[in-house]
Amino acid sequence: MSPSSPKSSKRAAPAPNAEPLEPSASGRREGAFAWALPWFAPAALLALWWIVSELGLFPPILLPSPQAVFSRAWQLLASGELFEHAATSLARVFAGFLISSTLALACAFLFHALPRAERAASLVFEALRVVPPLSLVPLLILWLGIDEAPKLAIVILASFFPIYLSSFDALRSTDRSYASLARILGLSSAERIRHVLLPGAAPGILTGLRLGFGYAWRALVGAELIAAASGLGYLIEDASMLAKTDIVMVGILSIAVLGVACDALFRRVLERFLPGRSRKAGKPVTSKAASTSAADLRRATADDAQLPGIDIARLRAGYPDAQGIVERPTIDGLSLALRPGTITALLGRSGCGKTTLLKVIAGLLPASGGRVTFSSGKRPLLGMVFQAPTLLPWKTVRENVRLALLGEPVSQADARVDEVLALVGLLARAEDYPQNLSGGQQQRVGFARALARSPKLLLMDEPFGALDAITRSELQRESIRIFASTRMTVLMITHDVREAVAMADRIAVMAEGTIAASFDLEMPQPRRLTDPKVAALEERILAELLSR
Ligand SMILES: Nc1ncnc2c1ncn2[C@@H]1O[C@H](COP(=O)(O)OP(=O)(O)OP(=O)(O)O)[C@@H](O)[C@H]1O
Repeated sequence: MSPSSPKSSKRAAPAPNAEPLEPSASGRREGAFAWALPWFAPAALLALWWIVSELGLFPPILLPSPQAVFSRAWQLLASGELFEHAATSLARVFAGFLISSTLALACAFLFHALPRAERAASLVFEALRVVPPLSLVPLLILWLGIDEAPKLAIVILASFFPIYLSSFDALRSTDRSYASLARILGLSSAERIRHVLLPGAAPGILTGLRLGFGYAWRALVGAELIAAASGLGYLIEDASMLAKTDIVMVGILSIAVLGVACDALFRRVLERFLPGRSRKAGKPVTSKAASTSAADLRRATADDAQLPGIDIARLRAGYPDAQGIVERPTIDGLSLALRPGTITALLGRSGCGKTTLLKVIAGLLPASGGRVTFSSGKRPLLGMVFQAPTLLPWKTVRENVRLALLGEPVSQADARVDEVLALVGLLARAEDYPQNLSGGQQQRVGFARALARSPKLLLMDEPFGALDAITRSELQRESIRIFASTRMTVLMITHDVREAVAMADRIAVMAEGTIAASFDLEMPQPRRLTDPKVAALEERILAELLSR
Protein backbone atom coordinates (compact mmCIF):
# COMPACT_ATOMS: atom_id res chain seq x y z
CA MET A 1 0.00 0.00 0.00
CA SER A 2 1.30 3.36 -0.92
CA PRO A 3 2.28 5.55 2.01
CA SER A 4 0.08 8.30 0.67
CA SER A 5 -3.10 6.26 0.60
CA PRO A 6 -5.79 7.58 2.90
CA LYS A 7 -5.88 4.33 4.88
CA SER A 8 -2.18 4.37 5.60
CA SER A 9 -2.17 8.04 6.57
CA LYS A 10 -4.94 7.31 9.07
CA ARG A 11 -2.81 4.65 10.71
CA ALA A 12 0.38 6.69 10.70
CA ALA A 13 1.92 7.42 14.09
CA PRO A 14 1.66 11.07 15.16
CA ALA A 15 4.71 13.20 14.49
CA PRO A 16 6.86 13.71 17.60
CA ASN A 17 6.05 17.41 17.65
CA ALA A 18 2.34 16.95 16.93
CA GLU A 19 -0.23 18.72 19.11
CA PRO A 20 -1.49 16.53 21.98
CA LEU A 21 -4.36 14.34 20.81
CA GLU A 22 -7.92 14.98 21.93
CA PRO A 23 -8.73 12.79 24.95
CA SER A 24 -10.51 9.59 23.93
CA ALA A 25 -14.20 9.07 24.77
CA SER A 26 -13.31 6.64 27.57
CA GLY A 27 -10.68 9.08 28.87
CA ARG A 28 -13.30 11.86 28.92
CA ARG A 29 -15.72 9.58 30.80
CA GLU A 30 -13.00 8.76 33.39
CA GLY A 31 -12.23 12.46 33.82
CA ALA A 32 -15.91 13.32 34.26
CA PHE A 33 -16.31 10.75 37.04
CA ALA A 34 -13.01 11.38 38.79
CA TRP A 35 -14.71 13.50 41.46
CA ALA A 36 -16.99 10.57 42.32
CA LEU A 37 -14.20 8.05 42.88
CA PRO A 38 -13.69 8.67 46.64
CA TRP A 39 -17.45 8.24 47.19
CA PHE A 40 -17.66 4.74 45.70
CA ALA A 41 -16.38 2.90 48.79
CA PRO A 42 -18.63 4.78 51.30
CA ALA A 43 -21.63 4.26 48.98
CA ALA A 44 -20.80 0.53 48.69
CA LEU A 45 -20.49 0.21 52.49
CA LEU A 46 -23.78 2.01 52.97
CA ALA A 47 -25.47 -0.28 50.45
CA LEU A 48 -24.00 -3.36 52.18
CA TRP A 49 -25.18 -2.10 55.57
CA TRP A 50 -28.66 -1.51 54.17
CA ILE A 51 -28.84 -4.97 52.54
CA VAL A 52 -27.62 -6.73 55.70
CA SER A 53 -30.13 -4.92 57.88
CA GLU A 54 -32.97 -5.45 55.35
CA LEU A 55 -32.23 -9.20 55.29
CA GLY A 56 -32.44 -9.20 59.08
CA LEU A 57 -29.09 -11.01 59.43
CA PHE A 58 -28.46 -9.20 62.74
CA PRO A 59 -30.96 -8.04 65.35
CA PRO A 60 -31.44 -4.20 65.32
CA ILE A 61 -29.90 -3.95 68.79
CA LEU A 62 -26.62 -5.13 67.26
CA LEU A 63 -26.94 -3.45 63.87
CA PRO A 64 -29.64 -0.82 63.45
CA SER A 65 -30.64 -0.01 59.88
CA PRO A 66 -29.16 3.05 58.11
CA GLN A 67 -32.63 4.63 58.12
CA ALA A 68 -32.87 4.23 61.92
CA VAL A 69 -29.41 5.72 62.45
CA PHE A 70 -29.99 8.67 60.09
CA SER A 71 -33.37 9.44 61.59
CA ARG A 72 -31.80 9.34 65.07
CA ALA A 73 -29.03 11.65 63.82
CA TRP A 74 -31.63 14.04 62.43
CA GLN A 75 -33.49 13.95 65.76
CA LEU A 76 -30.31 14.72 67.73
CA LEU A 77 -29.39 17.46 65.29
CA ALA A 78 -32.84 19.04 65.45
CA SER A 79 -32.79 19.05 69.25
CA GLY A 80 -29.32 20.64 69.20
CA GLU A 81 -27.93 17.79 71.32
CA LEU A 82 -25.59 16.46 68.64
CA PHE A 83 -24.30 19.93 67.86
CA GLU A 84 -23.59 20.54 71.56
CA HIS A 85 -21.64 17.28 71.94
CA ALA A 86 -19.76 17.88 68.68
CA ALA A 87 -18.89 21.45 69.69
CA THR A 88 -17.55 20.28 73.08
CA SER A 89 -15.45 17.58 71.43
CA LEU A 90 -14.16 19.96 68.76
CA ALA A 91 -13.21 22.49 71.45
CA ARG A 92 -11.30 19.77 73.34
CA VAL A 93 -9.54 18.52 70.21
CA PHE A 94 -8.60 22.04 69.09
CA ALA A 95 -7.40 23.12 72.55
CA GLY A 96 -5.32 19.96 73.00
CA PHE A 97 -4.02 20.15 69.45
CA LEU A 98 -3.06 23.81 69.82
CA ILE A 99 -1.05 23.09 72.97
CA SER A 100 0.56 19.93 71.58
CA SER A 101 1.48 21.48 68.24
CA THR A 102 3.03 24.52 69.96
CA LEU A 103 5.06 22.28 72.26
CA ALA A 104 6.01 19.85 69.50
CA LEU A 105 7.13 22.56 67.07
CA ALA A 106 9.09 24.34 69.82
CA CYS A 107 10.86 21.05 70.69
CA ALA A 108 11.53 20.26 67.02
CA PHE A 109 13.15 23.66 66.37
CA LEU A 110 15.03 23.64 69.68
CA PHE A 111 16.39 20.13 69.26
CA HIS A 112 17.27 20.80 65.65
CA ALA A 113 19.34 23.79 66.79
CA LEU A 114 20.83 21.88 69.75
CA PRO A 115 21.65 18.32 68.60
CA ARG A 116 23.22 17.45 71.95
CA ALA A 117 20.01 18.34 73.77
CA GLU A 118 18.14 16.15 71.28
CA ARG A 119 20.45 13.23 72.01
CA ALA A 120 20.02 13.79 75.76
CA ALA A 121 16.21 13.79 75.48
CA SER A 122 15.87 11.07 72.86
CA LEU A 123 15.51 8.06 75.21
CA VAL A 124 12.83 9.72 77.33
CA PHE A 125 10.96 10.83 74.20
CA GLU A 126 11.20 7.36 72.69
CA ALA A 127 9.85 5.75 75.88
CA LEU A 128 7.00 8.26 76.17
CA ARG A 129 6.13 7.79 72.52
CA VAL A 130 5.43 4.08 72.88
CA VAL A 131 3.36 4.36 76.09
CA PRO A 132 -0.36 4.48 75.11
CA PRO A 133 -1.80 7.74 76.50
CA LEU A 134 -4.87 5.88 77.83
CA SER A 135 -2.66 3.77 80.11
CA LEU A 136 -1.81 7.00 81.92
CA VAL A 137 -5.46 7.73 82.78
CA PRO A 138 -5.27 6.53 86.43
CA LEU A 139 -2.19 8.67 87.06
CA LEU A 140 -3.65 11.68 85.20
CA ILE A 141 -6.82 11.49 87.33
CA LEU A 142 -4.72 11.31 90.50
CA TRP A 143 -2.57 14.26 89.47
CA LEU A 144 -5.02 16.46 87.58
CA GLY A 145 -8.47 15.53 88.95
CA ILE A 146 -11.44 14.65 86.77
CA ASP A 147 -12.24 17.95 85.05
CA GLU A 148 -10.90 19.10 81.68
CA ALA A 149 -7.18 18.81 82.50
CA PRO A 150 -6.75 15.01 82.16
CA LYS A 151 -8.84 14.97 78.95
CA LEU A 152 -6.62 17.68 77.46
CA ALA A 153 -3.51 15.86 78.65
CA ILE A 154 -4.54 12.70 76.77
CA VAL A 155 -5.23 14.60 73.55
CA ILE A 156 -1.89 16.42 73.92
CA LEU A 157 0.07 13.22 74.58
CA ALA A 158 -1.57 11.48 71.61
CA SER A 159 -0.90 14.24 69.10
CA PHE A 160 2.49 15.53 70.30
CA PHE A 161 4.74 12.80 68.91
CA PRO A 162 3.54 12.63 65.29
CA ILE A 163 3.96 16.41 65.04
CA TYR A 164 7.33 16.48 66.78
CA LEU A 165 8.84 13.54 64.87
CA SER A 166 7.65 14.66 61.46
CA SER A 167 8.77 18.26 61.99
CA PHE A 168 12.16 17.33 63.46
CA ASP A 169 12.86 14.94 60.56
CA ALA A 170 11.76 17.54 58.01
CA LEU A 171 14.06 20.18 59.53
CA ARG A 172 16.98 17.78 59.68
CA SER A 173 16.66 16.46 56.14
CA THR A 174 16.17 19.96 54.69
CA ASP A 175 19.26 21.15 56.51
CA ARG A 176 21.30 18.17 55.29
CA SER A 177 20.22 18.69 51.69
CA TYR A 178 20.97 22.40 51.57
CA ALA A 179 23.64 22.99 54.27
CA SER A 180 26.50 23.25 51.76
CA LEU A 181 24.49 25.55 49.50
CA ALA A 182 23.63 27.89 52.38
CA ARG A 183 27.30 28.08 53.40
CA ILE A 184 28.56 28.64 49.87
CA LEU A 185 26.01 31.43 49.36
CA GLY A 186 27.07 32.94 52.69
CA LEU A 187 23.51 33.02 54.10
CA SER A 188 23.15 34.31 57.65
CA SER A 189 21.31 32.13 60.20
CA ALA A 190 18.15 34.22 59.81
CA GLU A 191 18.35 34.05 55.99
CA ARG A 192 18.95 30.30 56.12
CA ILE A 193 15.91 29.77 58.34
CA ARG A 194 13.68 32.07 56.26
CA HIS A 195 14.68 31.04 52.76
CA VAL A 196 15.75 27.42 53.19
CA LEU A 197 14.82 25.72 56.43
CA LEU A 198 11.22 26.86 56.92
CA PRO A 199 9.95 26.50 53.35
CA GLY A 200 11.90 23.27 52.88
CA ALA A 201 10.56 21.69 56.06
CA ALA A 202 7.02 23.09 55.64
CA PRO A 203 5.53 20.02 53.88
CA GLY A 204 6.91 17.69 56.57
CA ILE A 205 5.67 20.00 59.33
CA LEU A 206 2.20 20.26 57.78
CA THR A 207 2.03 16.49 57.34
CA GLY A 208 2.97 16.11 61.02
CA LEU A 209 0.22 18.57 61.98
CA ARG A 210 -2.26 16.65 59.88
CA LEU A 211 -1.26 13.34 61.45
CA GLY A 212 -1.27 14.90 64.93
CA PHE A 213 -4.78 16.22 64.42
CA GLY A 214 -5.95 12.74 63.41
CA TYR A 215 -4.35 11.25 66.54
CA ALA A 216 -6.03 13.93 68.67
CA TRP A 217 -9.42 12.79 67.37
CA ARG A 218 -8.56 9.18 67.98
CA ALA A 219 -7.62 9.85 71.60
CA LEU A 220 -10.70 11.96 72.23
CA VAL A 221 -13.20 9.18 72.88
CA GLY A 222 -10.86 7.65 75.46
CA ALA A 223 -10.36 11.07 77.04
CA GLU A 224 -14.09 11.65 77.27
CA LEU A 225 -14.53 8.43 79.25
CA ILE A 226 -13.04 10.30 82.22
CA ALA A 227 -16.06 11.62 84.08
CA ALA A 228 -17.29 13.65 81.12
CA ALA A 229 -20.80 15.09 80.97
CA SER A 230 -20.70 16.05 77.30
CA GLY A 231 -18.80 15.41 74.08
CA LEU A 232 -19.09 12.79 71.36
CA GLY A 233 -17.12 10.26 73.44
CA TYR A 234 -19.53 10.80 76.32
CA LEU A 235 -22.50 10.43 73.91
CA ILE A 236 -21.13 7.08 72.70
CA GLU A 237 -20.32 5.81 76.19
CA ASP A 238 -23.64 6.91 77.66
CA ALA A 239 -25.64 5.37 74.78
CA SER A 240 -23.73 2.08 74.95
CA MET A 241 -24.61 1.78 78.67
CA LEU A 242 -28.30 2.07 77.69
CA ALA A 243 -27.86 -0.27 74.69
CA LYS A 244 -28.86 2.54 72.27
CA THR A 245 -26.78 1.28 69.38
CA ASP A 246 -28.24 3.81 66.93
CA ILE A 247 -26.89 6.70 69.05
CA VAL A 248 -23.52 4.94 69.39
CA MET A 249 -23.36 4.82 65.58
CA VAL A 250 -24.41 8.46 65.28
CA GLY A 251 -21.51 9.37 67.61
CA ILE A 252 -19.00 7.29 65.62
CA LEU A 253 -20.21 8.67 62.29
CA SER A 254 -20.02 12.24 63.64
CA ILE A 255 -16.39 11.73 64.70
CA ALA A 256 -15.60 10.26 61.27
CA VAL A 257 -17.27 13.12 59.39
CA LEU A 258 -15.64 15.84 61.52
CA GLY A 259 -12.24 14.13 61.30
CA VAL A 260 -12.42 13.84 57.50
CA ALA A 261 -13.58 17.47 57.18
CA CYS A 262 -10.68 18.74 59.33
CA ASP A 263 -8.21 16.61 57.38
CA ALA A 264 -9.51 18.01 54.10
CA LEU A 265 -8.99 21.50 55.53
CA PHE A 266 -5.36 20.67 56.35
CA ARG A 267 -4.78 19.33 52.87
CA ARG A 268 -6.18 22.52 51.35
CA VAL A 269 -3.80 24.58 53.48
CA LEU A 270 -0.95 22.37 52.31
CA GLU A 271 -1.84 22.80 48.66
CA ARG A 272 -2.63 26.50 48.79
CA PHE A 273 -0.13 28.08 51.08
CA LEU A 274 3.07 26.28 50.23
CA PRO A 275 5.00 28.41 47.77
CA GLY A 276 5.97 26.76 44.53
CA ARG A 277 3.94 23.60 45.12
CA SER A 278 1.53 24.35 42.31
CA ARG A 279 4.34 23.70 39.83
CA LYS A 280 2.76 25.83 37.19
CA ALA A 281 5.00 27.06 34.44
CA GLY A 282 5.56 30.79 34.71
CA LYS A 283 5.05 33.33 31.97
CA PRO A 284 7.98 33.81 29.64
CA VAL A 285 10.00 36.89 30.44
CA THR A 286 11.59 39.19 27.97
CA SER A 287 13.76 42.09 28.85
CA LYS A 288 16.58 44.16 27.53
CA ALA A 289 18.97 42.01 29.51
CA ALA A 290 18.01 39.06 27.31
CA SER A 291 20.51 40.37 24.84
CA THR A 292 23.28 40.46 27.43
CA SER A 293 26.43 39.01 26.01
CA ALA A 294 29.23 37.39 27.91
CA ALA A 295 31.26 40.54 27.41
CA ASP A 296 28.78 42.48 29.52
CA LEU A 297 29.75 40.35 32.43
CA ARG A 298 33.10 41.96 32.71
CA ARG A 299 31.70 44.08 35.51
CA ALA A 300 33.87 42.17 37.95
CA THR A 301 36.72 43.92 36.09
CA ALA A 302 39.19 41.72 37.77
CA ASP A 303 42.42 41.48 35.88
CA ASP A 304 44.54 38.42 36.42
CA ALA A 305 46.62 40.15 39.07
CA GLN A 306 43.53 40.48 41.25
CA LEU A 307 42.47 36.89 40.76
CA PRO A 308 43.28 34.32 43.40
CA GLY A 309 45.90 31.69 42.90
CA ILE A 310 45.71 28.71 45.22
CA ASP A 311 48.63 26.85 46.65
CA ILE A 312 47.75 23.50 48.18
CA ALA A 313 50.58 21.81 50.04
CA ARG A 314 50.69 18.35 51.65
CA LEU A 315 46.96 18.54 52.32
CA ARG A 316 45.28 15.91 54.50
CA ALA A 317 41.54 15.74 55.04
CA GLY A 318 38.77 13.22 55.60
CA TYR A 319 35.47 12.53 57.24
CA PRO A 320 35.40 12.19 61.02
CA ASP A 321 33.64 9.16 62.57
CA ALA A 322 31.09 9.40 65.41
CA GLN A 323 33.94 10.13 67.86
CA GLY A 324 35.17 12.99 65.67
CA ILE A 325 38.31 11.11 64.60
CA VAL A 326 39.49 10.96 60.97
CA GLU A 327 40.73 7.36 60.79
CA ARG A 328 41.66 7.14 57.12
CA PRO A 329 42.25 10.47 55.38
CA THR A 330 40.54 10.77 52.00
CA ILE A 331 43.03 13.41 50.89
CA ASP A 332 46.51 12.34 51.86
CA GLY A 333 49.51 14.59 51.26
CA LEU A 334 48.05 16.32 48.20
CA SER A 335 49.91 19.25 46.62
CA LEU A 336 48.58 21.32 43.72
CA ALA A 337 48.97 24.88 42.49
CA LEU A 338 46.16 26.73 40.68
CA ARG A 339 47.42 29.75 38.73
CA PRO A 340 45.28 32.91 38.90
CA GLY A 341 42.74 33.18 36.09
CA THR A 342 43.24 29.66 34.77
CA ILE A 343 40.99 26.64 34.44
CA THR A 344 42.18 23.48 36.13
CA ALA A 345 40.39 20.20 35.45
CA LEU A 346 40.56 17.45 38.04
CA LEU A 347 40.28 13.91 36.73
CA GLY A 348 40.38 10.65 38.65
CA ARG A 349 38.61 7.42 39.38
CA SER A 350 35.39 7.48 41.36
CA GLY A 351 36.01 7.76 45.09
CA CYS A 352 39.60 9.03 44.83
CA GLY A 353 38.70 12.21 46.73
CA LYS A 354 37.95 14.89 44.10
CA THR A 355 34.76 16.22 45.73
CA THR A 356 36.46 16.10 49.13
CA LEU A 357 39.24 18.35 47.79
CA LEU A 358 36.65 20.82 46.50
CA LYS A 359 34.92 20.83 49.88
CA VAL A 360 38.18 21.65 51.68
CA ILE A 361 38.95 24.49 49.24
CA ALA A 362 35.38 25.81 49.68
CA GLY A 363 35.70 25.68 53.48
CA LEU A 364 32.95 23.06 53.83
CA LEU A 365 35.31 20.49 55.34
CA PRO A 366 38.31 21.25 57.58
CA ALA A 367 41.79 20.06 56.65
CA SER A 368 43.45 17.80 59.18
CA GLY A 369 46.95 18.59 57.93
CA GLY A 370 48.92 20.59 55.36
CA ARG A 371 47.63 23.93 54.09
CA VAL A 372 45.57 25.69 51.45
CA THR A 373 46.92 29.19 50.78
CA PHE A 374 45.07 31.79 48.72
CA SER A 375 47.22 34.43 47.06
CA SER A 376 44.56 36.97 48.05
CA GLY A 377 45.31 36.21 51.70
CA LYS A 378 41.89 34.92 52.64
CA ARG A 379 39.37 32.65 50.90
CA PRO A 380 38.10 34.69 47.92
CA LEU A 381 34.48 35.20 46.94
CA LEU A 382 33.61 31.85 45.46
CA GLY A 383 30.86 30.28 43.44
CA MET A 384 30.13 26.58 43.36
CA VAL A 385 28.32 24.45 40.82
CA PHE A 386 27.26 21.25 42.56
CA GLN A 387 27.12 17.77 41.02
CA ALA A 388 23.29 18.01 41.18
CA PRO A 389 21.67 21.40 40.46
CA THR A 390 20.61 21.77 44.17
CA LEU A 391 17.86 24.27 43.38
CA LEU A 392 15.22 25.10 45.97
CA PRO A 393 11.99 23.63 44.52
CA TRP A 394 9.79 26.18 46.34
CA LYS A 395 11.53 29.12 44.64
CA THR A 396 11.29 30.17 41.02
CA VAL A 397 14.35 30.18 38.79
CA ARG A 398 14.71 33.93 39.43
CA GLU A 399 14.39 33.52 43.19
CA ASN A 400 16.92 30.69 43.20
CA VAL A 401 19.53 32.87 41.51
CA ARG A 402 18.51 35.86 43.62
CA LEU A 403 19.39 33.86 46.73
CA ALA A 404 23.07 34.45 45.93
CA LEU A 405 22.51 38.22 46.08
CA LEU A 406 20.46 38.65 49.25
CA GLY A 407 22.63 41.43 50.64
CA GLU A 408 22.49 43.58 47.49
CA PRO A 409 20.01 46.41 46.77
CA VAL A 410 16.92 44.97 45.10
CA SER A 411 17.15 46.74 41.73
CA GLN A 412 20.86 45.98 41.39
CA ALA A 413 20.32 42.34 42.33
CA ASP A 414 17.39 41.96 39.92
CA ALA A 415 19.40 43.41 37.06
CA ARG A 416 22.23 41.03 37.84
CA VAL A 417 19.88 38.05 37.97
CA ASP A 418 18.61 39.03 34.50
CA GLU A 419 22.19 39.28 33.26
CA VAL A 420 23.31 35.85 34.40
CA LEU A 421 20.07 34.17 33.34
CA ALA A 422 20.43 35.71 29.91
CA LEU A 423 23.99 34.48 29.83
CA VAL A 424 22.95 30.87 30.35
CA GLY A 425 20.02 31.33 27.96
CA LEU A 426 17.25 31.00 30.51
CA LEU A 427 15.89 34.51 31.02
CA ALA A 428 12.64 33.48 29.37
CA ARG A 429 12.19 30.79 32.05
CA ALA A 430 12.89 33.10 35.02
CA GLU A 431 9.42 32.75 36.51
CA ASP A 432 9.28 28.95 36.18
CA TYR A 433 9.80 26.59 39.06
CA PRO A 434 12.74 24.17 38.75
CA GLN A 435 10.35 21.20 38.35
CA ASN A 436 9.27 22.66 35.02
CA LEU A 437 12.81 22.65 33.64
CA SER A 438 14.82 19.83 32.13
CA GLY A 439 17.88 18.48 33.93
CA GLY A 440 20.19 20.47 31.65
CA GLN A 441 18.22 23.67 32.20
CA GLN A 442 18.31 23.15 35.97
CA GLN A 443 22.06 22.74 35.80
CA ARG A 444 22.28 26.02 33.87
CA VAL A 445 20.34 27.74 36.65
CA GLY A 446 22.85 26.33 39.14
CA PHE A 447 25.59 27.76 36.93
CA ALA A 448 23.87 31.17 36.77
CA ARG A 449 23.51 31.19 40.57
CA ALA A 450 27.22 30.40 40.97
CA LEU A 451 28.11 33.26 38.59
CA ALA A 452 25.69 35.77 40.12
CA ARG A 453 28.06 37.16 42.71
CA SER A 454 30.85 37.54 40.15
CA PRO A 455 33.04 35.05 42.01
CA LYS A 456 36.78 35.20 41.72
CA LEU A 457 37.03 31.48 42.29
CA LEU A 458 34.61 29.03 40.68
CA LEU A 459 34.45 25.43 41.87
CA MET A 460 32.55 22.99 39.66
CA ASP A 461 31.79 19.41 40.68
CA GLU A 462 31.07 17.40 37.53
CA PRO A 463 28.72 20.13 36.36
CA PHE A 464 27.84 18.37 33.12
CA GLY A 465 28.02 14.79 34.43
CA ALA A 466 24.30 14.03 34.34
CA LEU A 467 23.54 15.64 30.98
CA ASP A 468 22.94 14.14 27.58
CA ALA A 469 25.70 14.45 24.97
CA ILE A 470 24.17 17.39 23.07
CA THR A 471 23.30 19.51 26.13
CA ARG A 472 26.67 18.67 27.58
CA SER A 473 28.56 19.87 24.54
CA GLU A 474 26.40 23.03 24.38
CA LEU A 475 27.11 23.82 28.01
CA GLN A 476 30.81 23.11 27.56
CA ARG A 477 30.94 25.64 24.74
CA GLU A 478 28.95 28.15 26.77
CA SER A 479 31.25 27.68 29.73
CA ILE A 480 34.36 28.25 27.62
CA ARG A 481 32.76 31.49 26.34
CA ILE A 482 31.86 32.57 29.87
CA PHE A 483 35.30 31.75 31.28
CA ALA A 484 36.91 33.68 28.44
CA SER A 485 34.92 36.81 29.20
CA THR A 486 34.60 36.72 32.97
CA ARG A 487 37.95 36.41 34.56
CA MET A 488 37.95 33.73 37.23
CA THR A 489 40.13 31.03 38.62
CA VAL A 490 38.30 27.79 37.94
CA LEU A 491 38.68 24.31 39.40
CA MET A 492 36.45 21.79 37.68
CA ILE A 493 35.96 18.10 38.43
CA THR A 494 35.12 15.94 35.46
CA HIS A 495 35.13 12.28 34.43
CA ASP A 496 35.38 13.21 30.79
CA VAL A 497 38.91 13.47 29.40
CA ARG A 498 37.63 15.19 26.24
CA GLU A 499 35.83 17.79 28.33
CA ALA A 500 39.03 18.43 30.30
CA VAL A 501 41.14 18.69 27.15
CA ALA A 502 38.60 21.01 25.51
CA MET A 503 38.29 23.38 28.44
CA ALA A 504 41.27 23.35 30.80
CA ASP A 505 44.60 25.14 31.01
CA ARG A 506 45.90 22.48 33.35
CA ILE A 507 44.73 18.92 33.95
CA ALA A 508 45.50 17.19 37.24
CA VAL A 509 45.01 13.46 37.58
CA MET A 510 44.11 12.37 41.07
CA ALA A 511 44.57 8.89 42.56
CA GLU A 512 44.18 7.67 46.13
CA GLY A 513 43.88 11.09 47.66
CA THR A 514 46.83 12.74 45.95
CA ILE A 515 47.83 14.24 42.59
CA ALA A 516 49.38 11.50 40.48
CA ALA A 517 50.19 13.59 37.38
CA SER A 518 49.51 16.98 35.90
CA PHE A 519 49.53 18.35 32.35
CA ASP A 520 49.75 21.95 31.18
CA LEU A 521 47.83 22.73 27.99
CA GLU A 522 49.10 25.68 26.07
CA MET A 523 46.86 25.27 23.04
CA PRO A 524 44.64 28.22 22.15
CA GLN A 525 40.84 28.13 22.37
CA PRO A 526 38.69 26.99 20.70
CA ARG A 527 40.37 23.60 20.50
CA ARG A 528 39.50 21.13 17.81
CA LEU A 529 39.45 17.66 19.29
CA THR A 530 40.48 16.27 15.91
CA ASP A 531 43.67 18.36 16.02
CA PRO A 532 46.49 15.71 16.20
CA LYS A 533 48.20 17.51 19.11
CA VAL A 534 44.96 17.65 21.10
CA ALA A 535 44.11 14.04 20.27
CA ALA A 536 47.60 12.86 21.30
CA LEU A 537 47.30 14.64 24.63
CA GLU A 538 43.87 13.12 25.21
CA GLU A 539 45.39 9.66 24.59
CA ARG A 540 48.22 10.31 27.06
CA ILE A 541 45.89 11.48 29.79
CA LEU A 542 43.55 8.56 29.24
CA ALA A 543 46.48 6.16 29.51
CA GLU A 544 47.60 7.90 32.71
CA LEU A 545 44.10 7.55 34.17
CA LEU A 546 43.81 3.89 33.21
CA SER A 547 47.17 3.09 34.77
CA ARG A 548 45.90 4.29 38.19
N1 LIG B 1 30.09 12.61 53.92
C1 LIG B 1 30.94 11.60 53.89
N2 LIG B 1 31.17 10.87 55.01
C2 LIG B 1 32.05 9.85 55.00
N3 LIG B 1 32.77 9.47 53.93
C3 LIG B 1 32.58 10.15 52.79
C4 LIG B 1 31.66 11.25 52.71
N4 LIG B 1 31.70 11.75 51.44
C5 LIG B 1 32.59 10.99 50.78
N5 LIG B 1 33.12 10.05 51.57
C6 LIG B 1 34.14 9.05 51.21
O1 LIG B 1 35.30 9.73 50.77
C7 LIG B 1 35.86 9.08 49.64
C8 LIG B 1 36.06 10.10 48.53
O2 LIG B 1 34.77 10.61 48.17
P1 LIG B 1 34.64 11.79 47.10
O3 LIG B 1 33.20 12.12 47.03
O4 LIG B 1 35.60 12.86 47.43
O5 LIG B 1 35.11 11.02 45.79
P2 LIG B 1 35.10 11.51 44.28
O6 LIG B 1 36.45 11.29 43.74
O7 LIG B 1 34.54 12.87 44.18
O8 LIG B 1 34.08 10.44 43.69
P3 LIG B 1 33.05 10.58 42.47
O9 LIG B 1 33.89 10.79 41.24
O10 LIG B 1 32.38 9.25 42.44
O11 LIG B 1 32.12 11.70 42.77
C9 LIG B 1 34.94 7.95 49.28
O12 LIG B 1 35.51 6.74 49.76
C10 LIG B 1 33.67 8.23 50.01
O13 LIG B 1 33.06 7.06 50.44
